Amino acid sequence: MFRVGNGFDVHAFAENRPLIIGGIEIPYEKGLIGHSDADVLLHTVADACLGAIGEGDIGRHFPDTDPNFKDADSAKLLQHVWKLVRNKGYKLVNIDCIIMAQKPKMAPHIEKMQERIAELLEASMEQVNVKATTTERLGFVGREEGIASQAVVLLQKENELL
Ligand SMILES: Nc1ccn([C@@H]2O[C@H](COP(=O)(O)O)[C@@H](O)[C@H]2O)c(=O)n1
Ligand SMILES: C[C@@]1(CO)OP(=O)(O)OP(=O)(O)OC[C@H]1O
Repeated sequence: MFRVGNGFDVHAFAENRPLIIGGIEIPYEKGLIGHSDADVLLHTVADACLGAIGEGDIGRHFPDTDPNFKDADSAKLLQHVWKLVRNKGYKLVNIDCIIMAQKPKMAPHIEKMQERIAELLEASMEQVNVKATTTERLGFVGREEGIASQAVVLLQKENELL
């Protein structure tokens, strides 16, 4: 049995915040704001995984009104989500993600993000693809007001052959 899920998230830029994307801190003049560390990519991955197993979204599991999740490490939130996936007997087939950012350049950091996501999803690098695009200066991303990301994940029941 295969299950597919998709995720989408947006976070606004703010001064005096670290820029954490895909579990990696990227040197930049500003970061993203959120209740947690605002890792837009890991939130997207978590939402895609929750969608694939029919478990709603990260807002339901980690409410932004709960002080326990203030400045939370999104890698820990994703680890919790991945445990739910594993408990339902699924493993990763592959995940494909896109980061929409006018700036900064993501290319030098993509490999590290893929490595970290693979580690969090107990998978190999070949199962994880991360890419980036500008929006050609259009919209909120193009105006450098924030960063968006999107992901599609495919899971498979562990004990079933392809
Ligand atoms: N923040 C970004 C945006 C894009 N890239 C890389 O540049 C390529 C061209 O971007 P376009 O928006 O003109 O399609 C894109 O394919 C990425 O490889 C990036 O590294 N960081
Ligand atoms: C992760 C959570 C919880 O700390 O907070 P944020 O960092 O604001 O992220 P968001 O993607 O808006 O929604 C999920 C939240 O509940």
